[in-house]
Amino acid sequence: MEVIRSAAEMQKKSFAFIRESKTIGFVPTMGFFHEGHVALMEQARRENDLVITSIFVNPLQFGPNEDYERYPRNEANDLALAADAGVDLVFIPSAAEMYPAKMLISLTIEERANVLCGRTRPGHFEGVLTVLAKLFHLIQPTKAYFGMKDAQQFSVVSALVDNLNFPVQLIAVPTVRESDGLAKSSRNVNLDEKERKEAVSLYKALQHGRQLVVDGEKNPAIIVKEVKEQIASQLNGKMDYVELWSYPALEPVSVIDRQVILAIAVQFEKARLIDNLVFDERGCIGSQIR
Ligand SMILES: Nc1ncnc2c1ncn2[C@@H]1O[C@H](COP(=O)(O)OP(=O)(O)OP(=O)(O)O)[C@@H](O)[C@H]1O
Ligand SMILES: CC(C)(CO)[C@@H](O)C(=O)[O-]
Ligand code: BAL
Repeated sequence: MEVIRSAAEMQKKSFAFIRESKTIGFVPTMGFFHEGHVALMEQARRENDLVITSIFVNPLQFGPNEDYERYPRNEANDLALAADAGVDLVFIPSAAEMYPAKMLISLTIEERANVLCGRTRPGHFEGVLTVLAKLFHLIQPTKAYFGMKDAQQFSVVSALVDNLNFPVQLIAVPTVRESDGLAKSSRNVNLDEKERKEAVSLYKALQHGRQLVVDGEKNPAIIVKEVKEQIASQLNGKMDYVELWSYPALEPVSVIDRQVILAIAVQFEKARLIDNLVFDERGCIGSQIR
């Protein structure tokens, strides 16, 4: 497995792969790998000639009071896990390599980023879009793999690819969970023992919300209220949001008559966790993501 740290070298390599008619599966990440990342890499391995993953904790997508400095990092372990998953090349640029001293260009998005994490993390999705536009240019992927744990990110990146005609196919991979249901996340290491026990209530509350729909409830306000009550009764972490929107457009719904996302964010002492379920008007888990 090769490691490249220079952007120019990465792009040269990608163009060489394209000239050889190789298909490239790309898994963009911020590192500190767990089974969620590995699931993306393994799917990319099955579906492409070459698999490239990037490790880059992108400063542009962190707000001034967020956890950029505290974000967990472990390059040696990441390289071992990537090699095991069959990755061919890992791109690990520095911030200086990715961004010139003065960035004159950035990307913005009108809709889809004004709700959920976009509302509580102003500038976050602009940072995600800008770094992905750069990474797509450097890596020239045939397919790019994203986890549904970050479902809003998938919706926003879909708009990027559609609106700006990036020649890449986006693949959504289901959320990988711990045995008790907690979504795997690099930030889980920043939970203390008590918080880790409480954190399972995010998924339990989402399941409760979905069950209400299965049982015939179609009023989003009632579902959100019940989910909020369940979360409040089970954890001390600060509830950031519980919201329900259409998916993938992320528009308001007055009655659940189409595919929706029920999503939760909770701020613990040192970690902000998110989770979601995407399901249709009968409560069936989403299969048609784009
Ligand atoms: N549990 C998971 N199941 C499937 N995909 C996941 C999971 N966790 C992360 N991913 C995906 O892996 C890719 C890289 O994510 P990232 O490196 O930010 O990891 P992360 O665990 O989401 O970290 P954090 O939530 O702490 O920011 C993203 O597409 C993300 O959606
Ligand atoms: C897609 C991404 C690698 C962009 O920095 C990041 O937002 C992530 O890890 O989900
Ligand atoms: N996977 C989400 C990236 C972030 O929280 O910045």
